[in-house]
Amino acid sequence: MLAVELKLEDAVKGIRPVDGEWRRRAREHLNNLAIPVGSLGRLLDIAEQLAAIKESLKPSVGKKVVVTMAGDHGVVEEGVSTCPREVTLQMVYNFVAGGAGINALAGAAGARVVVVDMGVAGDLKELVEQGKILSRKVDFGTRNMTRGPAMTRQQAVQALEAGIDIAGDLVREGAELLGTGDMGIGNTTPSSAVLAALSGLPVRQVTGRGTGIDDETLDRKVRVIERALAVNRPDPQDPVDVLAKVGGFEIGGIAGLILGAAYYRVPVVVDGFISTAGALLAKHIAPQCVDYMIAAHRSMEYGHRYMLEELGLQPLLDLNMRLGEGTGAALAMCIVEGAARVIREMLTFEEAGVARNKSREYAV
Ligand SMILES: Cc1cc2ncn([C@H]3O[C@H](COP(=O)(O)O)[C@@H](O)[C@H]3O)c2cc1C
Ligand SMILES: O=C(O)c1cccnc1
Repeated sequence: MLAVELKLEDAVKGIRPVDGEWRRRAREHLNNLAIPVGSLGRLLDIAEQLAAIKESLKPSVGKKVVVTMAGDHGVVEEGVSTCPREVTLQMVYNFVAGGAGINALAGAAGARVVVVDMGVAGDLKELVEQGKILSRKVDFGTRNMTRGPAMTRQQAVQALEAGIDIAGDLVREGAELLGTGDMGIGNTTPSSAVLAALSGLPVRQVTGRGTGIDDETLDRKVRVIERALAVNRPDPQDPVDVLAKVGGFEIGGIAGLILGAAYYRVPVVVDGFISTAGALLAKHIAPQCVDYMIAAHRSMEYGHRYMLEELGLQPLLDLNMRLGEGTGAALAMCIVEGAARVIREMLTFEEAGVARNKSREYAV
């Protein structure tokens, strides 16, 4: 196992909220751009956030990396997905071949894709040795959470610290904008379980069709999650307990990546349902890390809206997407790039020699 550089508790202690004074300075600058005030809408909010995170009026997000975390789930044996478990491993090969959705959309955003084996139930040594993926394998898939905890508490911490560690490595290599992604057949089941455990919302309300299950399978999925919660009784006050009992290795890795992004003061674009389950865990571990998050899109997976509400985040896109892999994050990076260019490149009224008008910000 690779040495972990930063312990979870030290990372949590080191996460600072984004500086309000920098927010104010950025907003003042944005309000002076030669446009009707506020007319670039939410791009200005993102620009303000980027400037405050980077403590600069010229924030750069040129170097973008989407981290796609892969892991398998013992609960798949309960029949909660349309797909067999093997598809997780097969999709990792597809990522490496460049033929997946994330490859296409990361290409469009100019982002690098880093694939991490967090706990795939298969041998990926060959790809690791060839340097095509990273390995932070915690185990060969989680246990079936209807029979006991999905993983031990120690494994949950290991998954979180792996994510923090990867964020650190990427930032040291120059990454300026991180994105989260997931691959793991069955992983909408633990994601709904994490949301239900942390929010107290009824399981039925937060459980959706994942890859496209039928009504009968959806009913079973709800019962499976209810059983997992009843058997394990995760403590909503203890997010690491929730991750251990009803989470997944890639979900822990994603939560860790987000905590790491906040620790290293880099913005992180959060993808869809599974990634946002990770984000919710990260928030419960270190509330300030929300300042560093940008919600990419609203997934079609029904419960996603509740996760975004719990985080207080408004997604950038709403395109009926429900793939995961980091696809929504990659696409949203194009918008974040636009926001960065607005604050970096545009001139103020004074600089451009444009007469100031009397417009004011308004909402309809
Ligand atoms: C070919 C294929 C590629 C995928 N890429 C992402 N997912 C997405 O679907 C899975 C979650 O849905 P469920 O909980 O219903 O299994 C995850 O792997 C997620 O990343 C895929 C699913 C499939 C089948
Ligand atoms: O929103 C997602 O990320 C998602 C939804 C369904 C299936 N896989 C991923």
